[in-house]
Amino acid sequence: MLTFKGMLLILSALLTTTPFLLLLWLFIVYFRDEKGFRKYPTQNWASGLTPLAYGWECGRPHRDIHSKRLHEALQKHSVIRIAPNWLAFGRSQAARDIYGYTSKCVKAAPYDLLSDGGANLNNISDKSFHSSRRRMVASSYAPKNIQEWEPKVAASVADLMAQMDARCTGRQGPESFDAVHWIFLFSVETVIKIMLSKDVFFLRNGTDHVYFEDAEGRPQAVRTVYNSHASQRAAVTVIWDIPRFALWTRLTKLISKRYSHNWSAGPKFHAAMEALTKERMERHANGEVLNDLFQPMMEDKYGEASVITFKDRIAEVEQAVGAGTDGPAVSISMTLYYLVRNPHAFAKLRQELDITLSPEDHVAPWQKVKGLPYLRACIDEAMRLTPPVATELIRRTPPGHGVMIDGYLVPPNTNVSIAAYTSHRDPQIFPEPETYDPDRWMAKGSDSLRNMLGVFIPFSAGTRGCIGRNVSIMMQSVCVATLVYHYDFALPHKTWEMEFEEWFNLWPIRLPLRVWRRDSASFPQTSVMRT
Ligand code: HEM
Repeated sequence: MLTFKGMLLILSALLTTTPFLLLLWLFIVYFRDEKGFRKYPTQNWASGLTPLAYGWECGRPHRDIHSKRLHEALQKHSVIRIAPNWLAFGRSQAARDIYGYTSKCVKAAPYDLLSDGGANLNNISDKSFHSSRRRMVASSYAPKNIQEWEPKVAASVADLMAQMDARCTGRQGPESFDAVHWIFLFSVETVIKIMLSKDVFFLRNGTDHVYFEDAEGRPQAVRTVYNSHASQRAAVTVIWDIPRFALWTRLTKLISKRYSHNWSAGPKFHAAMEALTKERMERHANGEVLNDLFQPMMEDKYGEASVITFKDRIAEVEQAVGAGTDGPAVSISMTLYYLVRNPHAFAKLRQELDITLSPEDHVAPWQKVKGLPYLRACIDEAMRLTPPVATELIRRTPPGHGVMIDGYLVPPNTNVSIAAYTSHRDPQIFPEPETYDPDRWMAKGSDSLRNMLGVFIPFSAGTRGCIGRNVSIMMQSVCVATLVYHYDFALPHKTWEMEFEEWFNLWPIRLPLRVWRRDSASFPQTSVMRT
């Protein structure tokens, strides 16, 4: 019969030997080196032992974002092992090989973990399931539909302008307009309108609260962007260690108040998205015919009910309102930032807009601005330098045979990636890569432009490229054109630098600006005469 003392002895022996045995096991795997990866330099001393080494790099406090740090390391080595079974590439050719249409690579296991809460376009890794879901919704994202969403975008741009007008201080006043805060509200409110035909009035209220009743009928107020971001902060450090993800979640919740707070944000965001999804479905059931991105998830164009679960519908809404909001918000904020820092580019864009718009265009019409080359160049150049999804998007080589990536034969079932941050800084393709130079995009039809487009991956690429790209370009173009046409801006001081936070996505922290309405005498004479 085992005594209490005996049990304590066994327990303490287990507690002391388990970490040792685990470490021993990791070292055995490391030295057995089945795939021959020990020849590659590692990101840090633990990268060859555990995928948590990459999570650590994503989560540890540092003056520079993790994509920049890895990019700098990749200047010295063209491949770096960032986890036991994960190679990060440093030359832009890898972008075509990993993400291009002909690539055999598929989304890797962390996506499957995410799909546990509901399968959406982004987290489905199975090819045929993904194709059928993409077919279900593709038509609503198609370029021909973009015009349909314009009034929703224009209404939000007008509300953004109202908030800017209320904060106009002139050249000498204080920086009273935090563009990051307001542009995030613009982006999330617009995406919710386009996705669900619902106006959440974030811009008018000045906050990202969604109000709804929970299952017990209690009123709830949940912050959308805040909770979506907090849940990213928790997950990105531990999601890479798939078999022990649940264990790390529990442990981090237990030992850290910050983690515990961030883990609780995911369910809050989910509850808000569930409430919005339910409300949208009820409106459909009550016979309202709504034109939005959600409609194909209710019925197809022949009126046949769509085959998709409630859980998956919520997951699709979460993808659009979470990640789909960050992209346009970051891109618009960064375009504005680079333009204000580069008066020459600002003036050149203003000139292009002056030829196209007139002062009575309170909000720039999409029809007028969609073909403007310099506007698009300014936006693309901002996404090149600061891609909203800057990081390593993890893919897996197929089972059975290896794949050539940038001249390296990579064994089957290996995780591979190249960050947009790195691909967009290849000096062979983008001379002076750290310079904001929209003109580099203006050489239409040239080989250099073709080469740039081949490795320009802010929206990823191939069959898993962003489906919201067209919607987003419209939001970005209309918003940037309107702001640059009607307002002038100044940074706190000439050398003011943007600071960032990066987890899965990359977010500028704040952009405090002085804002004032453009002097009416500065509008071109012909436009003024038209008013
Ligand atoms: C500047 C704006 C945007 C950027 C930079 C961006 C970026 C991306 C990237 C990099 C991916 C691939 C993610 C991965 O492989 O893990 C992606 C996928 C996706 N994005 Fe976007 N996105 C933007 C706007 C939007 C918007 C506005 C929506 C929806 C309203 C959206 C919906 C989606 C969806 C559903 C996917 C998954 C596509 C698939 O796998 O079939 N995105 N996006």
